Amino acid sequence: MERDEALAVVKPKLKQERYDHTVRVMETSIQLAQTYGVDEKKAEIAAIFHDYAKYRPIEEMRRWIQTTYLPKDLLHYHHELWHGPVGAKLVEREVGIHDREILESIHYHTTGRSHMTPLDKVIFLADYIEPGRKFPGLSDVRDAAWMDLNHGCWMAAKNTIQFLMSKNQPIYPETFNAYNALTKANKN
Ligand SMILES: Nc1ncnc2c1ncn2[C@@H]1O[C@H](COP(=O)(O)OP(=O)(O)O)[C@@H](O)[C@H]1O
Repeated sequence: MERDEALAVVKPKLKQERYDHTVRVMETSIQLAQTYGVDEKKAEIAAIFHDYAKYRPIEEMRRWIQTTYLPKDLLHYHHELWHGPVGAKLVEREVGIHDREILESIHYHTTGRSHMTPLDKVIFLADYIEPGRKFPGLSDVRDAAWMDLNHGCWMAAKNTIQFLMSKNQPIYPETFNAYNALTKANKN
């Protein structure tokens, strides 16, 4: 699917600010893909569709999780975490994208997972560092992102865990799995 066609599919599904974020994630993903030898076209498409389900009604997302093979443990965590997995399902069914690598990177873009693929890492990190983001500690993650893909993802996972813990929030375990796997991959 061409970029303009993909953006035209996604645009009516998102609010303007979320669409603008999507375009920035796309640009950042392509740059990361170029830097680390990841398929640029897959990065472009995955980034364009990563927030496809962001504005689906909560009850609809709950039904998709209940009635398909999506992980049921998601239901015990905040519904903010549902749009990735549900988005992967909907992008397959409604848009007709069947590439497993693209769908998995959409699925795991918020939480990460153990054994992330290079494409997973590009989308996860681009979503975290795109130029419109403002998180504590972000400038260090941005610096790392362009030096070492694993280290950048490790810092993003670590920051997310620390942020959620500082707010006494529950943490979906895939982010710990990502953190642990990336710790082993860290050369430092
Ligand atoms: N493992 C996790 N457990 C619980 N919440 C998480 C986890 N990972 C990320 N989050 C939170 O989920 C929310 C949604 O993240 P994200 O998809 O990046 O949304 P947005 O693009 O709106 O920031 C964020 O508030 C983030 O802190």
